[in-house]
Amino acid sequence: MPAYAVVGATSWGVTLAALLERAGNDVILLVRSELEAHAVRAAGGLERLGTGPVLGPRVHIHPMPLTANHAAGLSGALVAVPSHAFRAAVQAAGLPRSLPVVSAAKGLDLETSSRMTEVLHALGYDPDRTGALSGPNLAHEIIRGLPAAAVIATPDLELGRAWQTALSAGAFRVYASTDVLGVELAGALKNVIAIAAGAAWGLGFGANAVAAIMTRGLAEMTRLGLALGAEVATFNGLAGVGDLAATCFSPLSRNRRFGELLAAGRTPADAVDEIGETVEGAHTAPVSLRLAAAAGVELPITAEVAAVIGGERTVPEAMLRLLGRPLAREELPRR
Ligand SMILES: NC(=O)C1=CN([C@@H]2O[C@H](COP(=O)(O)OP(=O)(O)OC[C@H]3O[C@@H](n4cnc5c(N)ncnc54)[C@H](OP(=O)(O)O)[C@@H]3O)[C@@H](O)[C@H]2O)C=CC1
Ligand SMILES: O=C(CO)COP(=O)(O)O
Repeated sequence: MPAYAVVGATSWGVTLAALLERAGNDVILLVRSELEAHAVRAAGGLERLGTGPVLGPRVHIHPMPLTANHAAGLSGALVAVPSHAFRAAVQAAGLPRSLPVVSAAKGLDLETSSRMTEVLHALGYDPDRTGALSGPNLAHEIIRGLPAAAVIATPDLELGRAWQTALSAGAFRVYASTDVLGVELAGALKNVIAIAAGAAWGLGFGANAVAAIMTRGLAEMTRLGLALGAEVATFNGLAGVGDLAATCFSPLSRNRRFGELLAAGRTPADAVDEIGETVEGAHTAPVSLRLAAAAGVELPITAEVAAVIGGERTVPEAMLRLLGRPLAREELPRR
């Protein structure tokens, strides 16, 4: 039987471990401590997912690092911790450098502006064997068996096909791509646009306003992606428009909720505390602005989200600035 490792007993990590098991694999779920291992074993998953036990007997829960014994039989590993904890988690996990490793995180490194696969490369993992998983994938829906599709990007399509088989089970359907940069970037950038959409919902705006933010948000995500070498098709796919739609419309999205709380007048710190889980877009907004400045690309919505998070203006002020921008021709990036 194939065996895979999952790094991180997060909502997404536990969900991915359950999917791998449902698809017929053995799984090693690597957690931070013996205490955490005990809690995840006792709950059969995570209590905050609210499902009851979801992990079966083929998911083996162990504290990091991976033992040589376990490492020997692995076909690959998925890393499912938030981007701010990604580097430390990979270092602690002790995954063999030759192992195919896929990032399931949707964020950028705050210090270096790197994508998570670039963090993996910097840690010595083989660029030909690293990849990214993304798409409209709210863990709370997937863990309940609701249908969903994802995209896994690897430089080598053969490797991508192996990952597709490993993860696709029941109502979870995985597509393959070779645009690692685009899939990763789209997954990170859409969180910032979802914060803006949440702010619009929070101000009592309607679906028209949210659809406008999504469409212009997709245009700026694509503009940056193309400037950095991504493929336009990726932004029209599951990792782009697909995930943008799920995140901007679903009340389950933490990024959307963060935007709603900002619109209600909470400080960013209070909003994160109230949500109590990962809000990747709050870190990604300033990092994507840095990437955009270096690439000579304008990101008006992202800039306003970053300004609100930075305490430079309120949500209503930011919305007024967006509405007051010079009238322009509708430019949709293509190449
Ligand atoms: N949840 C979802 O629906 C989906 C999430 N993702 C992505 O997956 C990544 C993880 O998100 P998600 O699963 O929601 O995370 P959770 O919100 O479930 O977990 C976040 C918590 O993980 C903690 N953490 C840090 N390092 C580790 C670690 N090594 N193991 C376990 N927990 C750790 C952090 O705690 P501390 O305060 O200690 O740092 C943080 O509070 C993010 O990049 C997210 O964008 C992708 C698709 C779907
Ligand atoms: O990435 C996600 C859905 O695809 C999860 O979104 P949130 O992090 O906003 O909850």
